[in-house]
Amino acid sequence: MLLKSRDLVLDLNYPQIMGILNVTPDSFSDGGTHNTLDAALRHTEAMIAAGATMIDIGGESTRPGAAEVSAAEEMDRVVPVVEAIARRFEVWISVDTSKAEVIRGSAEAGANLINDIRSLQEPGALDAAVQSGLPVCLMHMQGEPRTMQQKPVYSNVVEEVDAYLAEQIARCVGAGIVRENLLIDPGFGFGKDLKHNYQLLAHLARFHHFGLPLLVGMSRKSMIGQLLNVPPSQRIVGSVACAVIAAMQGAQIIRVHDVKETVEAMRIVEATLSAKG
Ligand SMILES: Nc1nc2[nH]c(SCC(=O)O)nc2c(=O)[nH]1
Repeated sequence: MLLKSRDLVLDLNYPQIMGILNVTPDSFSDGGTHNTLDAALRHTEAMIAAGATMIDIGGESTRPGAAEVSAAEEMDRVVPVVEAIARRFEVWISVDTSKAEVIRGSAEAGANLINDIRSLQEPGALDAAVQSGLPVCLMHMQGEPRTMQQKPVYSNVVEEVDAYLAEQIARCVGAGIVRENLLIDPGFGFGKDLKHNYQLLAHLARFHHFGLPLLVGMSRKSMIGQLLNVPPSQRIVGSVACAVIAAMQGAQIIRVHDVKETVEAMRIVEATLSAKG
């Protein structure tokens, strides 16, 4: 399976690592240390050197309780970074946004992928995505970041996430997005409790029936913290374990903070999967 965007091609027969670049002042894991352009470029360079083939730029923290960000503010944080990375590096630039203006501005600035945790539900977002012609990652979330973790309830989380993704795929194809340009993501931690997250991880291979690239993001999340009782900076081993479990089930893109460690683990996964014949 290959994914194309502009002049870049991603070989999804091997797990690809998407490095997280938070450009928010309150980002939970790196404490907003990358909120200057130079720092963002240095971090990007380091993640590429460590083996990341995609960089996910996020200008709005989605931590429960995080402050709302205006479109103008998110544009100011994200678009200059997209431009600077597009000019300097040959890497897939993913933008983690829900806002139509940021989708448009990022596409104009050279982004390769739209990564929207709200699956293009915000006003104008679907239209902006269609017009950009860029690949789009659709992700399941129950509720909104502000309230999603208060009381997540499902009769069957795997079935309900699957049905939601089917709905969103149909909605995007109906609006004119080429189906081959869609990626799907079960949305770990977005309106899920510990049990829900591990049910999704245990049954992850089930989502391959869509025939679309599967992107997962578990890096340093509370599904690890609640088991190990450690702060985000001490969740690398747990994050790598989650990445290995996902990649062994065929997840094609793994969104992580700790690129070097995860890339090394993917080498072990690749050796094992290719030995399956
Ligand atoms: N596609 C996708 N995008 C994301 N953006 C975030 S932000 C929260 C955090 O990194 O803890 N998580 C995800 C994820 O799981 N999937």
